[in-house]
Amino acid sequence: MIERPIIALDFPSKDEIKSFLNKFPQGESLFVKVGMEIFYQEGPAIVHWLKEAGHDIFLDLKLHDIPNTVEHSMAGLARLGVSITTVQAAGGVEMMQRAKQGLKTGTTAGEEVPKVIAVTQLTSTSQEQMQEEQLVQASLEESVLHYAKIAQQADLDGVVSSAWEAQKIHDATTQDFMCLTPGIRPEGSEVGDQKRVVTPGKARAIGSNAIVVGRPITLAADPYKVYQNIKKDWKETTK
Ligand SMILES: O=C(O)c1cc(=O)[nH]c(=O)n1[C@@H]1O[C@H](COP(=O)(O)O)[C@@H](O)[C@H]1O
Repeated sequence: MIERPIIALDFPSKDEIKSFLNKFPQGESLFVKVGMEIFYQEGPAIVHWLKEAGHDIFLDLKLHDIPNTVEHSMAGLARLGVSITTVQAAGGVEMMQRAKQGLKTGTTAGEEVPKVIAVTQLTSTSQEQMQEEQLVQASLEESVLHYAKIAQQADLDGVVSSAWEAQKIHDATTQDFMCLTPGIRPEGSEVGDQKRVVTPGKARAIGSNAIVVGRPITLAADPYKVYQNIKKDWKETTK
């Protein structure tokens, strides 16, 4: 269980991240998500900078390529000392196995190998869209559960899904298989482009092991207050 909500740092520049983090108490260690938006601008330096400031990093680059490319890319990412990385489950079992191998190869001796989890169906995807655009005939839930099973078969540490699927994922895999869930919205907040949203407390109750929250915190007038409320709802709900 990751007790701190993971904050998605979806900003276009380091300066904007800096002013956002200045709204938190000095010395507060956060679990932050570095995604494509900031990584493609600032590169590995942003990871080093956040780590030096005492934060834990979920590096979410959703790798999806041929197994050889993914393995060697993951070896490079492991050298950054992040806690969690992602691949797309649609890349297949061999690609996922090689992602894990790359992380093991790239991790410095004595350091912990970063976890790697697979994105199943994005929380912005509806069943209708999946069936029409991906030409997948299964239900959205069947697709997510299938991806979870093949991710476990590939020896990954877990999956990214909507919290709605968390309990069923644990039933289809094992209780210790991580279910990290974005698409989190506190009661009454803007849904935006997300489709399958859940409140922090409900996510915990359904079996989520970690939540990722972006805009409800990053766009708030008082991000720290919203963060604390989300953390409270998430931590105080029991399964
Ligand atoms: O892999 C992810 O983190 C991810 C997977 C997914 O299915 N849905 C999803 O929203 N995300 C990420 O989670 C974050 C959600 O941001 P907000 O919608 O602003 O809370 C974004 O950084 C997305 O890239």
